[in-house]
Amino acid sequence: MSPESRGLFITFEGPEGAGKTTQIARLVEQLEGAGVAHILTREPGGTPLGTRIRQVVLLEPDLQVDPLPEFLLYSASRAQLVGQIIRPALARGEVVVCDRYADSSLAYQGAGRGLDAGLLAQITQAATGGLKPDLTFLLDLDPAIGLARAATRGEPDRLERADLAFHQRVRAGFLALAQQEPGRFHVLDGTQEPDDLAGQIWAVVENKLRMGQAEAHASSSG
Ligand SMILES: Nc1ncnc2c1ncn2[C@@H]1O[C@H](COP(=O)(O)OP(=O)(O)OP(=O)(O)O)[C@@H](O)[C@H]1O
Ligand SMILES: Cc1cn([C@H]2C[C@H](O)[C@@H](COP(=O)(O)O)O2)c(=O)[nH]c1=O
Repeated sequence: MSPESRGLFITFEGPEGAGKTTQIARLVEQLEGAGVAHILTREPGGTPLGTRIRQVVLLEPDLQVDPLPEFLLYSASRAQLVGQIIRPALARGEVVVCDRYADSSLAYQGAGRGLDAGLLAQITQAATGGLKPDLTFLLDLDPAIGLARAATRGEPDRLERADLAFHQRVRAGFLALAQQEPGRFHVLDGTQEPDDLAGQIWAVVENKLRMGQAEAHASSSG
């Protein structure tokens, strides 16, 4: 459980087309079935401001957006989302499921675009007030496979148009982050069958929820 609240903060990360949306929908079904209060949100987006930023940063592919302003736009969306949606939900004791969060900036704008890691860390700290996920599922796969999957959805967005070498750096960036924080990250092979992935993800989440209940029980009876 989140140390500063009673809720649980779960993020999904990975390269394009890794299967995040598919697995998030499956997790939400499980949470609903188990009667667990939860919200689903995403980055960039999740608030009226974030939705507008998403439009600018992703859906206007011919607009020039340099690496630093790109990162600042994602960070602005994140700051609004954390303050308006995520922290209040965690304070209510809910599970927050978020499709991408700050690790995406470290992978895409850091490893992918080459922005300085110290600068990213400083601005991310300001945007999030230091709020980190309790659990992060990294759906890992060869970006060529993910981009081919994503291509079946129609016109590529601005990031999907970047070259394969960029997406390979992004993937390597995610894997390096996972190595740095093995307690938070669960790295799953995104080429597995959707049912198998959903089973593995629910096993981790269910266990975390049980541990949280046990902790709450211990502190209320102690
Ligand atoms: N495990 C899987 N095996 C094969 N295909 C999959 C799997 N999971 C999802 N897909 C398919 O791949 C495509 C992308 O999946 P999805 O939208 O869930 O990925 P995503 O990580 O949310 O993508 P993006 O980050 O690009 O939005 C969809 O057509 C989906 O049906
Ligand atoms: C949060 C965040 C996202 N991105 C990129 C990654 C993807 O290309 C898009 C989001 O699209 P999705 O279909 O919702 O996955 O934005 C990024 O570059 N930096 C970030 O911080």
